[in-house]
Amino acid sequence: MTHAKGFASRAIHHAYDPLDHEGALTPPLHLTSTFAFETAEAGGEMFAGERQGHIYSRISNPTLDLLEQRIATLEGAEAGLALSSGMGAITAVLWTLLSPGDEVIVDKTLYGCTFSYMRHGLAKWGVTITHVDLTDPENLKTAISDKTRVVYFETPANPNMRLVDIAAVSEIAHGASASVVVDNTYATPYLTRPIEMGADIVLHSATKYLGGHGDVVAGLVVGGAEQISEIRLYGMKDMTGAVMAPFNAMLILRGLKTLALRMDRHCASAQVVAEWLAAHPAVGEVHFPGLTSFSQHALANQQMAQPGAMIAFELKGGMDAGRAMMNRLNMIARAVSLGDAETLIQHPASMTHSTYTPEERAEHGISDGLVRLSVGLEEVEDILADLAQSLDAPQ
Ligand SMILES: C/C=C(/N=C/c1c(COP(=O)(O)O)cnc(C)c1O)C(=O)O
Repeated sequence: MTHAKGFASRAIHHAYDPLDHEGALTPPLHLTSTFAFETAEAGGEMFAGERQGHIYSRISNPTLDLLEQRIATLEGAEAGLALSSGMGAITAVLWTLLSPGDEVIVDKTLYGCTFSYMRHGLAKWGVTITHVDLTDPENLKTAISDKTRVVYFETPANPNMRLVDIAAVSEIAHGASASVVVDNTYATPYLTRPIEMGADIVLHSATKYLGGHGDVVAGLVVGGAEQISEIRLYGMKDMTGAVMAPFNAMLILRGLKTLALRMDRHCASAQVVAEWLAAHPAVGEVHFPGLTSFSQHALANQQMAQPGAMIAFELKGGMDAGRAMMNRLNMIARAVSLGDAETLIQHPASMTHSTYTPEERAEHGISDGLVRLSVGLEEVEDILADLAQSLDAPQ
């Protein structure tokens, strides 16, 4: 549909014409695990890669195919791949790109299970994990070597909101023939498109904003067509088996239709909440890209269309005060994950980032008192009212 040019229009229409499917406006759900071959020879040609077509749903599926084309266009990439979870996406990519003896340079601060996979998974198989503070690209210049195959980071990073200059890091990485892999879960392609800034591979926990309704665990990868095919046939099909179910693809396709609408609402509310928290006497530092007090505010303005809807903050009373505040909330849910319609709050040190030792958390800028807030789609007045009563209650 050539008229679908804008981000929201492509999220709704790209790569699907109802008239090709008996007028069905909503794309069909292909709940099939396997596909019949016209002839035995045709089946053999498909296995040999000499003929296009679906063989088995652990390799490809028409419902997933549409989702992969949609996320690729939204990220400005050639191709996409749907997987069963964000960790499925991360592991399929890195098992494909890395071999024993290689080095991956990762930023300081990664989602807890990503950190654990790197340090206790890949490292066991002879890959060197080198943490570098990528907030200063000069550090990468010093650290990168001819053994560096991949430079990996999240921007903003979960949970402390660190940003990485995608263009600057990509230029340095490519100068050393390393690939740049960006986890774009926090920003989404609506706010940041890392491929357009030089990254090679972008991946998502689609569980979060892309699904947007807290009802599916899923992962997505985008990049060059050849590289995505290799990740599909090696990293996903064989090394992980981390396949997305067609029903989940349908849920993510539905989520994408309102991604633009939801991110506008999430971001508008988060700006109000962040400014409110920053002005509250019980609250210490607030980490939010949209605050002028945020150390990387200039980079946020340069790299993000809007500041996103994740906020990390400290209470002046430390972890105990943070836990007490969380326990007094009524509407805001004490729950991990993020990007849902519901506002969610959690304590990284004891929850999503408990995979780090206390020393590792200190080294990676995850304080014991840090609280993470995913600002949802409720009226912002209700979000503020819940926070106010939890913070203003007698300590
Ligand atoms: C409970 C899960 C949380 N996060 C997950 C996550 C994943 C992994 O994504 P799956 O959970 O495997 O879809 C990958 N990349 C990022 C930046 C993430 O935040 C959480 O933080 O609350």
